[in-house]
Amino acid sequence: MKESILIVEDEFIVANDLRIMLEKAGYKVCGIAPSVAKALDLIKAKNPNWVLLDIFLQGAKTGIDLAGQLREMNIPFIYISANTNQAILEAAKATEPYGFLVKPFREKDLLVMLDIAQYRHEQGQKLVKPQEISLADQVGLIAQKAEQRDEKLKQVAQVLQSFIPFDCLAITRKDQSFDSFSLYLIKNSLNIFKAYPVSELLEDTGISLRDYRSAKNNLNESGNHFYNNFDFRRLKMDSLWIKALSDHYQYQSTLIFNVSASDRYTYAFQFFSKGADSYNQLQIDILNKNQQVFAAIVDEIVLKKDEEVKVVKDRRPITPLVSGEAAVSDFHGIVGQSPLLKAVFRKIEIVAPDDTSVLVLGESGTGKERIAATIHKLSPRKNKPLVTVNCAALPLTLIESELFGHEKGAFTGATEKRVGKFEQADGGTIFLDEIGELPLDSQVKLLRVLQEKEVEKLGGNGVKKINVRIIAATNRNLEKEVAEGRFRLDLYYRLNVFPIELPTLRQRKEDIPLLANYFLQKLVKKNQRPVTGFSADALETLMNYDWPGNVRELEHLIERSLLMATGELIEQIEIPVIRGAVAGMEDNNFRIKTMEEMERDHILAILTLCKGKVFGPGGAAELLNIPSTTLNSKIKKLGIKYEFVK
Ligand SMILES: Nc1ncnc2c1ncn2[C@@H]1O[C@H](COP(=O)(O)OP(=O)(O)OP(=O)(O)O)[C@@H](O)[C@H]1O
Repeated sequence: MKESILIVEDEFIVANDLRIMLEKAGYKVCGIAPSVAKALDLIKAKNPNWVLLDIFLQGAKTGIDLAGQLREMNIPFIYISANTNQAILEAAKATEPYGFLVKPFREKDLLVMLDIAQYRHEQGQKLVKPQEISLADQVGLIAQKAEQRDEKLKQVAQVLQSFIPFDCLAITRKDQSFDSFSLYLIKNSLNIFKAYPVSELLEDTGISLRDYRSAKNNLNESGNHFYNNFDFRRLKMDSLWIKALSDHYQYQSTLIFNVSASDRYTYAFQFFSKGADSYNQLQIDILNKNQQVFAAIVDEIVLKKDEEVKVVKDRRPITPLVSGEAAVSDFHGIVGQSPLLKAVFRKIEIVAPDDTSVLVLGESGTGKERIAATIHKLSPRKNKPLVTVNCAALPLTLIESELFGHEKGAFTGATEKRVGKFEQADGGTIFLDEIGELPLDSQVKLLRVLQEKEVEKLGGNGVKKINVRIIAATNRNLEKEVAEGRFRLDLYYRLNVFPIELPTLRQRKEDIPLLANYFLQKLVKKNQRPVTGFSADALETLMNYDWPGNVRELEHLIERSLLMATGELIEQIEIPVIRGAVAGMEDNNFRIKTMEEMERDHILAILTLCKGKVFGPGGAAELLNIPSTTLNSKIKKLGIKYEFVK
């Protein structure tokens, strides 16, 4: 007999179908509860091994409320819900479920999801949970940094993004005077937040001070509220300011959350999103549970004046290199000492010795491939191959033959037998880079390989057992991909057993001097150049830049700066400015473009700038900070032809 399962579901027909499917597969269903209260009674009486949990139930409490209690009782659970709205997914994800099944589902989906959940649960029991850096810790670390207030608030916005979706965050002190604090953190097309005082936005949107003040009175309503769809459109009719701002930046929903600070004022945190339906009551509940973190943002960052921030300006050049000096210290090839990166090192140490699947998440150029290599190096599989597959660069028609291999004559053009990547990696590790780019059809096949641990060659008759550890990486928001139907939820849960989230370089600017020196040492050795370090001005330039391309961009910039250096120190850093090419949020002739159009236009602009050069120094791939193979596949996918590049 398999384990016992409690079904928490208020629709009787769905619950009954579930019961039949589970019992047929050998599970014991120990009860059906339509509400949280009834579920708690049944848990006490029957002590289930698993709970299948719907989100919206009878009564005021939701499945997400019950999830918190299940975690405390250490009972694993899987959501079953009709909703894959991203906001709900994010609220549900915060409760760390073992899976998420979307209604309507097939019997097979349910059983696969239960298998995946069991695998995740077993792996989770084996691994000591790494100490996550909590939201409160992250805010605390940012508050302590010797940086300007606006810079810290930009970093706070970055951190809050994994907590609640938004494209703009306004922090406003609720009083009547215009001089009170109000700052807008607006995300641009490169996913980087910029801080704007209201005065600047008034100019951009053509709104008068008077209209802005009257709109602020709207904000003065008490309580926390969210406005989606029609409610948001009505809010816009009531407030010229909200209308002007939202029309300018295409915001379509908002959530207002109030916090009392130590100066006795209330501060409104107003989130805006380009999605029409981004906010819900669950998020307000979660925000309420984190009142103290938001109060700390105000007390420890907003209310600290910049004069109080001690910025030590040392005019001497930094750590000049002495020939033969030991290399910058690192963690198995990963350079950096910021608390956020140290948390990543801890996770690597925990997971490397095991066979657990790892999902490395982070923007392009943050070092995901390097992390994968380090995990392999520290694992018992280190003497076996590490095979890297860039899923974005695989030609659509050849994906399966590349991954699983083919027999001679399996299809037209298959003149030789091919050993697939999985077979090549047998005994070792396979690194599936840019997994978010894998087409849905191939996702199904990949899931089967992960479940069955065997591959079937195209044109072959028979399967081969394989023993491969999976590390996958993506710079996409996979939950969003799932919510929008581009990524399979079951595969997401199978891969997301042990996620490692890499911080962006702008979140850990304290690592910039170390990294800059590390790259300089490497290049000086290679090129035999007599350059010994950076001038203080050059270092300041590096520290003040936002690094949309992260560590890869820094590496390339140091390489270019070294080429241009004439003396002993790198005195000048030329930060790239691509005029007109960065998808024009500031552009007055702004029109709504799809993401694909934006991507196409941006790539075209860069290709034009590089005179059509894709590979190598000064090529488009370098400027865009993505591997040239990825750029090439995007060029093909977006139908960019050479003639378009003028
Ligand atoms: N912490 C680090 N220490 C030293 N080098 C690093 C570090 N992080 C990244 N790098 C270097 O920066 C470059 C980009 O890193 P990597 O290719 O691992 O990024 P990525 O996140 O996989 O990028 P993409 O998503 O575009 O594939 C590489 O040359 C890598 O060696």
